[in-house]
Order: sequence, then C-alpha cells, then structure tokens
Amino acid sequence: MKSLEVNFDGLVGPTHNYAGLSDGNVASLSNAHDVSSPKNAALQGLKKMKALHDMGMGQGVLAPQERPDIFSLRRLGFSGSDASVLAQAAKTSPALLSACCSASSMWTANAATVSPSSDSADGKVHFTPANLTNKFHRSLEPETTGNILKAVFNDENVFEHHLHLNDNDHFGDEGAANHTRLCTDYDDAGVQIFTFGRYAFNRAKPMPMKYPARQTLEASQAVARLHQLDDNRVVYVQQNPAVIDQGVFHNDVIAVGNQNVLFYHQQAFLNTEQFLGELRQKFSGDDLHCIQVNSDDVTVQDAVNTYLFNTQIITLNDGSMAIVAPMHCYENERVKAYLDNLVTMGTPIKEVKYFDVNESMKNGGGPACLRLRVALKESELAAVNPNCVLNDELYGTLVNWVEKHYRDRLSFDDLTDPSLLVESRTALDELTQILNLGSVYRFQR
Ligand SMILES: NCCC[C@H](NC(=O)CCC(=O)O)C(=O)O
Repeated sequence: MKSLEVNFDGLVGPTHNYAGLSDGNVASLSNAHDVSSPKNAALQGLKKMKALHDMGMGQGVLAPQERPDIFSLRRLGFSGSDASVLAQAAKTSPALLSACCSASSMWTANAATVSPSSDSADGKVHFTPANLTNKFHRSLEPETTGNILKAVFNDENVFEHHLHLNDNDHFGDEGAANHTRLCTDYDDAGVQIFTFGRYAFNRAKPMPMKYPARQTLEASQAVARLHQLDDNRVVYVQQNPAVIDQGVFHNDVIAVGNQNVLFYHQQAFLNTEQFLGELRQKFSGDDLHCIQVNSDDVTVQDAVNTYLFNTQIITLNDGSMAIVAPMHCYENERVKAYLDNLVTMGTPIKEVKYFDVNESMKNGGGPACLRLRVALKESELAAVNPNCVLNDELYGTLVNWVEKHYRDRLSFDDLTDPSLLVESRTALDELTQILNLGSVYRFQR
C-alpha cells in the first residue's frame, strides 16, 4: 500500500461531563447536567478505535487535555491553592468552572485542519490547530492541541505545524469538522472543500439568525494559504444558514466525504448546484459520486438527532467503503431504512457498521467528531510517533489505564473535588509516558 488514511481518535478525558456549554448544539443543551460516565465514554471510544484497527484501518490516538484547567482559572483571577481556586470558581461562576472542566478535546475533528503532502506546494503534511473561538470552553484547547500534534507528528522534515489562527470570531475556525478532502487515491492530489457559516467582514451576506455560525470564510481562506494549497483544487462553500439554525453547528453534522464519495443532505449547502459544478470541474477523476439525501427520505431533524452524516466513511482493504454509524441511526426507523437501501444503490458504500458512542453523542459528538483524519504516505507514517499508533498491545494498555484512573460517574458537584484534579493529572502524566509525548501539559512544565 502506497498511502492510507489514518484516523487519530481523541481519548476521552477523565472529566467528561454534560454541562450544556454549546449553544446551537441540540444534544449538548438537552443533556445538560446529566450524570456522565467518563470511564464508559473512554472505553466506548477505545472500542471504536480497536474495531477499526481490526478492520485493517490505520488508527492513531490523541491525548486529552489537562482539566480542570487551573491555569485558565488563575488567569481569570482566582488564586490560592488549587483547591481554593476550584472552590472560588464554583461559588462565583459554576458555568465557568464547568467550562474549564470540559473534556471537549475528545472531538478531534475539531482539533485541526490537516492537508496531506500531495496537496501542498512544499510537499509536507500541514497542520493548523483550530482556534475554536466561538465557545469559551473550546477556546481553551488550541495551544495544548498544538503541543500534542507536534509530539505525535514530530519530524519537521515531513510535518509542518502552524500556529492556530488569531483568537477572534472574525477568524473563527473549527478545524476538520468543516473541511472535507476528495481524491482518487489518498496520495493523489485531491480537492479540499472548506465549508463556512458566514463572512467575517460582510454582515450583508447570508448568516444564521438563531444560532452562531462558528466558521468564517476568511478563516478557511487563511488555512488554505498557510497550507500552500492550489486555488484550482480548493472549493469554498457556505453552509445553509437555515440548517445551522436547526442544530447543524458543524458541517460534519450534515455532510461527509471520502475519496470519490460525497454524502450530503439536500439542504446542507447554500447554492448546491453551483458548488457541485465547481467540485466536478476541479475533481480530476471521472468517477465522482455525489450522494444526495433528500428531505423526503431523511429530514434535517432526523439527521441532527441520529447523526446520519456524522459517520465515518472508510475504505476497506478490498477497496469497498463502509459507513461507521452511531446506534442512533440503527434505532431510527427512517434512517435505518435509508442506510439499508444505500448499501444496495451501486455506490462504493457497501456496508454499515454500528457503534455505541452514546456518552459522546449526548454532547453532540458522533463517530466522525471523534476522529482527525490524516492521509499519509508510508514514509510519512513511519515518521509518526509510533507510541501513538494503535496496536493490540497499546489498546490493552490504554484500557487498563482507563480502568485504573477514571471514575464511573461524574456530576457537577464532583468538579469541585480537588482529588479529581489530582487524579486527572496523575492519569495524564502516566499517559504522556505511554504515548511518549514528553511534557505537553502546563502542569508538567
Ligand atoms: N464535533 C462535535 C463537537 C461537540 C462539542 N460539544 C461540546 O462541547 C459540549 C460540551 C458540554 O456541553 O458539556 C461542541 O459543541 O463543540
């Protein structure tokens, strides 16, 4: 095999909880303050990684972040011992404490935008961490994300790491969740599709009315420039503002692509025909499958509730494709019927595999949110930190690590418990040794 796509899944962190932090994300708001299970969440994620590895897919692991984020709480004026910082924050602003405890870095589709070497003028694999400015709890992620990416892709001859874009809503960037790459083989030059929710400097253009558009066109253009992409192989398309207002906070809630397949909902984009025309013109192969799901078959609401499009489309070793879907798709009669039919339609997608990632789904993260795709040539894969590439042994080690350090249940009151901070740091310190990351966390520096 010359090249492959490796999914780097985020390990769910020890403070995984439901805090209702994401306005515009229906699941996050409706499950606010439920009791979570960090242990089950992490094990569900690991099971998905192991299953994909067992199917012969390249599978990597990205470490979670340091939470509670004591550094941010101190930056915002809380002082004294760590225990006192937590207690003051809980008393003054429970919402702020929750935000500083979110395990949201688990959704590594939002960690960064990645461009493979075959698309970039300098022949390197480019990474730009997403600044995630639109949500305070997520804006705490980019610096550590950058540290972790540099520790995983740690060869400067092969990998180019950029600083995240300026921390301002004008350059709001949500990473790979609004970015899809289509290609023939993974190491052929591809077409990169950047999806955005609004224009930063022109408020006369269409934008959602009810919920925020997290990504701007200008942010997407900046990433394309940094990654040295060829304009002839880049397509920018605006998300339909009406679906953002129905809970499609990232484009990967309503569209997903892999190789020569784009799978999307009829209402996903603004000016769909113009977009598809440009895509067909820029995609050089003649075998492009644009699979449109019509509203008559699956409504936007069903798509948002089941995450039909937040699925992973993967290419199996025999060249056929499979869809990795959450159980919610299986349990919804209309969506299940659609998927049953899809695999008979003569497209490259021949199979659906269902996974229980419910702990993540309850915060609005399906199978696709949990992974960052990195298309690599064999020589580039050889330059990746080998301790972060999943094999049977690493899977066993990580399962034991979770069993040893994670709590079965977590509620808001537990976030103020200073021993949760100690447990979390102990776990992460051990993890950096398992994954050979060095000192990526502030508490280690
Ligand atoms: N790609 C999926 C991202 C989901 C994520 N949810 C959250 O952060 C919810 C956290 C909470 O409400 O506790 C988000 O909206 O960015």
